[in-house]
Amino acid sequence: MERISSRNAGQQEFLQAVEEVANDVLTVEKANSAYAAARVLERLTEPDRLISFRVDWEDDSGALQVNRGWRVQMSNAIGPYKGGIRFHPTVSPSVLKFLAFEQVFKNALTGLPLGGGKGGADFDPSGRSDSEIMRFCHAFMAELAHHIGPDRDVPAGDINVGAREIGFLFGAYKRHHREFTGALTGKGDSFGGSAMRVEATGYGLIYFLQAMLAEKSEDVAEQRIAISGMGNVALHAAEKAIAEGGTVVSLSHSAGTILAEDGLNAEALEWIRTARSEDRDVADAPARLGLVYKAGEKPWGIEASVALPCATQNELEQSDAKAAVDAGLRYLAEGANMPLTGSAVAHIEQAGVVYGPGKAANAGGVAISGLEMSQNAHRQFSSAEEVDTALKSIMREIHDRAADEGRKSDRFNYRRGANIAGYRKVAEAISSFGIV
Ligand SMILES: NC(=O)C1=CN([C@@H]2O[C@H](COP(=O)(O)OP(=O)(O)OC[C@H]3O[C@@H](n4cnc5c(N)ncnc54)[C@H](O)[C@@H]3O)[C@@H](O)[C@H]2O)C=CC1
Ligand SMILES: O=C(O)CCC(=O)C(=O)O
Repeated sequence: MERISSRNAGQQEFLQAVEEVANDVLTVEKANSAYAAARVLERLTEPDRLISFRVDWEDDSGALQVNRGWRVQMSNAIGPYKGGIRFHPTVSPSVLKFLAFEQVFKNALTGLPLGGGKGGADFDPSGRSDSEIMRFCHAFMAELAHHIGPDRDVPAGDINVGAREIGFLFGAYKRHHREFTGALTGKGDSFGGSAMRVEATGYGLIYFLQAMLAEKSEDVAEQRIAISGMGNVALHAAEKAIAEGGTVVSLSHSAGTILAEDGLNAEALEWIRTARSEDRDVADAPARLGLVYKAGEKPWGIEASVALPCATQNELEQSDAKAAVDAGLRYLAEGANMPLTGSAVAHIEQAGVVYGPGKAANAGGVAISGLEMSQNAHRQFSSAEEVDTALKSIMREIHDRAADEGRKSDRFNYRRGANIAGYRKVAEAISSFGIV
């Protein structure tokens, strides 16, 4: 870690992600002479390549704007680089390297042939018109298109990159390469997208939660569930949890939390979804729907047995973990990537909360992206029912892989199990290649 820290000085998010994995897998690496000789973990902390580029675009007033774009191609040991694109002012090499590093293990856990990568730009889309978003996406892809392709690197969406942005990005990719290939996932269903990709991360999170609960003979319908975030993952997790009879008591955004003491119903969820899609303020969430908006607050103090952080990295700190445990928390599954700080993870684990780490619990999205790649390669389309059945079975398999490996420790835990199961698959491949 000392060597890795000095080589990546100041990259706090990346070092946090590496340390969390290293604590669990180093003993496995040391115990296997082939993995140790191949120095697998150390090599996985050095991206195959980090591509950085300038994005010039014109805003609606005709002024030139300049942003930075990146793609981190972390490892293609078991398949093409795969992972989303994020547009947010906080995007940096550290954030993208942590996300790409996590993605390597997550993608291996799905059982599909997917390597790991992540990309994005420090572009802030809030308040930008559709035309500005289109011009930015086209300018971003003018550079990225040189580096991606269906067998090379297949990006998808992430924070602030949804169906609209993927459409713009795919249009630019297709024009650049003069061919129609599935070099992006999360596409619209009229141009090669998979059914259920939009829902997959949130629904998959609830399927993973169901598997965690089943281990203790419990059910979603008995749970009060606090969710953070109000985007793709959070809204679909809420929708599926409600459909399974759970009581969803919150959603949030960076400015505050919507509380629903008696549980969100379908009408309240629809109100929130519509307000978000129309860019309306959710602070005036109507009391007639049982909603109360708390400016500046996070959802973790409300009485809940399950927490599903679905917003962003390090959103749940040690003080939040303490508040959640004091309010009755017994299960936590991560919809977002690394939403807990290291000390928050330590607190909930010490308190005996069953903890489902993101690289297992939120892998449903990338898994269905993997199925979208297969559908594109075969020029086929699977129905929503077929994809949902596949998603359920993949989430069950991910759960079982993490649980089986986690049971080998003195104290059962999914975090260790997920890290080791993902690592083993990638290590096996890397140690077969020789020094390349
Ligand atoms: N979209 C996908 O398929 C997948 C997404 N993820 C992760 O899930 C998380 C959410 O992603 P999406 O829902 O796709 O993005 P999104 O852009 O649809 O939604 C992000 C949500 O997080 C909220 N948010 C952002 N920063 C926040 C902060 N500092 N505090 C509180 N709320 C904040 C935003 O208000 C928004 O509601 C991210 O960590 C992403 O990496 C993980 C796996 C797949
Ligand atoms: O579907 C994909 O490739 C993106 C998934 C992703 O970015 C993630 O799992 O965090």
